[in-house]
Amino acid sequence: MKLASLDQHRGYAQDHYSEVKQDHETEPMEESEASGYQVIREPLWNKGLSFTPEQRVAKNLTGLLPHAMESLETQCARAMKMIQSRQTNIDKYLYLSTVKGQNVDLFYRLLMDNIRELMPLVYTPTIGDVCLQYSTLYTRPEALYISIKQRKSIRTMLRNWPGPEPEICVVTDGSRILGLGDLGVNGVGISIGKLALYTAAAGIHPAKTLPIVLDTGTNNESNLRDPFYLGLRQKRVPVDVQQDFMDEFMAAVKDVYPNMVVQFEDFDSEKAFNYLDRYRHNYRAFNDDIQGTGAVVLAGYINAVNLSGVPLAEQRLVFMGAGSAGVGVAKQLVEYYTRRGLSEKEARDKFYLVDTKGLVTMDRGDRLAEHKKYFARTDNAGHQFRTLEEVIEYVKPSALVGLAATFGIFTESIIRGLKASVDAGGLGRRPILFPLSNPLTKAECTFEQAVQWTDGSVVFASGSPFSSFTLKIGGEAGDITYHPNQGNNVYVFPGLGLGAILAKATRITDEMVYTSAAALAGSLNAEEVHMGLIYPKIDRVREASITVAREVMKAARRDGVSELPESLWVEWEEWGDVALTNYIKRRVYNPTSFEEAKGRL
Ligand SMILES: NC(=O)C1=CN([C@@H]2O[C@H](COP(=O)(O)OP(=O)(O)OC[C@H]3O[C@@H](n4cnc5c(N)ncnc54)[C@H](O)[C@@H]3O)[C@@H](O)[C@H]2O)C=CC1
Ligand SMILES: CC(=O)C(=O)O
Ligand SMILES: [Mg+2]
Repeated sequence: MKLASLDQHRGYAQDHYSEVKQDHETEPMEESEASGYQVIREPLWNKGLSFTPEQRVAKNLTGLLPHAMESLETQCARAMKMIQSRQTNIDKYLYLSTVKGQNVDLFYRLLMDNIRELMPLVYTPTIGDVCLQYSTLYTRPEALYISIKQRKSIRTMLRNWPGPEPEICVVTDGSRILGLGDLGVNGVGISIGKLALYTAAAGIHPAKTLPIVLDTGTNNESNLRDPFYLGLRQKRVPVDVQQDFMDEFMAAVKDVYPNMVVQFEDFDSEKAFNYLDRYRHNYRAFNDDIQGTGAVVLAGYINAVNLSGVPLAEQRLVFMGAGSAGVGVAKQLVEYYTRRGLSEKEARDKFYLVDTKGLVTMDRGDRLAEHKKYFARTDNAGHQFRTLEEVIEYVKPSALVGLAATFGIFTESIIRGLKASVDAGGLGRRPILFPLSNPLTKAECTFEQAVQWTDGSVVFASGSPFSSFTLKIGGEAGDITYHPNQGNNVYVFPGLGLGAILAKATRITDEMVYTSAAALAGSLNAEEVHMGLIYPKIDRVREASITVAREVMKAARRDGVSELPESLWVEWEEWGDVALTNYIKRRVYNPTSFEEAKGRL
């Protein structure tokens, strides 16, 4: 088909969406009724080569599968071999996506058992490349795609989602995907990736997760020119129009899936703050970039301060980037300081936020976005600090946080300036350096640079994963290997969501978010402490998520938003954390083939 006619065809499809009404009287088929290829072709039912001989007979699968019966472990080993044979990360992603589309248990066993190697494929950094090319890579739908042209049919579309009632959705409008800007409907990859981690890192059942993209157009010219672009081919609608659409969407969610937790993801900063304020009091909703990131960075900061040798009271923090993540993180840290006895003003004064125009001050002369005003400095005596170098020189910070989505912005002179200001405070002090922007192409500096330019003294966390770095010293001193941390909200949102779901929380309160940070900070094991880490190793993310979920549940109870029966809380208060942890563990998804569970394979 020529591209022009392909375009015409697209337009035709879009215009026929308005006011679609469908009836949902036909019940979907139950797994127990399915037979033959129906079973194999449904990824949630397919057990691949793990079907036992008895199951193969009972489900009319004989002859439809090779003779071999294999454990999930063997099937994972085969899949890993295939992944490792692929040359590019996108190809590896596509292979994994095929596995997910055929055998959900296999996909999640694979991801859970190889999280260090595979998380960077289903999540940042590779998911960034996938989103950039989503419309070209597209082979099958994996989400709900709700365009503003379909606003009258939102309830119908939500009901069209197959399977049981979802417990959690991740919704984006694609307007700020990672640090890659407005990707329009292509940003759906981030909703899909985050939900894969809800399952792998917290055990929420994959059938109960719902990725959503709200398509309100895009201002990304290359998307609009791309003949394969899958979204609405129009500029983004004005903010007030999207606001109405969002109100309709949230109301529809409440009608159709009243118990579902809603995670707002990667909305541009103005919408991110607005929607959080607007919906958090009446919906089970939170914003991952503001609150999830706030909590994860607070957790890392608590542990980093201990390693840094600079007392909490003496810390001064410079943030490069004053968007949803920068302001969200700074506010979470302010809460930490106030809980530690500082007044709100004393706490706020520790933070210096920098954006494209320099240090954010009240008298800078530009119209400050609403979310920046809280941190706008007034102590600059009329002087404006336009560059990060000037700010470092002025503030002499102990910590530098990057949430500016700009690669390499932490230059050698910036990092050496940070180190010098920390060194001036006394021997053995260590600078805290968090280049948190995603994906790797947006990281403010690399781990190797951070180590080299601080002579190894840095306490480091980055948004996307870096490898360990070995400094070749030679001679008797030997080589030194440094281990980075990944400061990514993946350590928080799965446990926060799981805790909210299991507590049946009617809202996600500040106390629940704060508690998730405290729980994560306290979840390091002895080996991680010994290695000087500030987050658990990524291989232990699921264990950490269970701890976070447990503490979030308790926080929901403290705040009076848990709808769980009182008798359960009484029982847990009597039996303690072990009983609550066991309750959580019994409820999480953990794919094992039937025969493995029975110990026959
Ligand atoms: N590690 C993690 O878990 C998370 C990382 N992020 C990352 O943080 C970054 C920012 O996200 P948001 O705050 O939501 O974006 P945003 O677009 O709301 O904010 C970006 C901020 O950076 C500033 N900025 C941009 N270029 C700059 C430059 N050259 N110099 C100084 N300031 C500059 C902008 O003025 C703005 O204040 C993204 O790369 C995102 O991937 C976001 C959430 C979680
Ligand atoms: C990790 C994440 O949420 C972001 O980069 O936007
Ligand atoms: Mg995000």
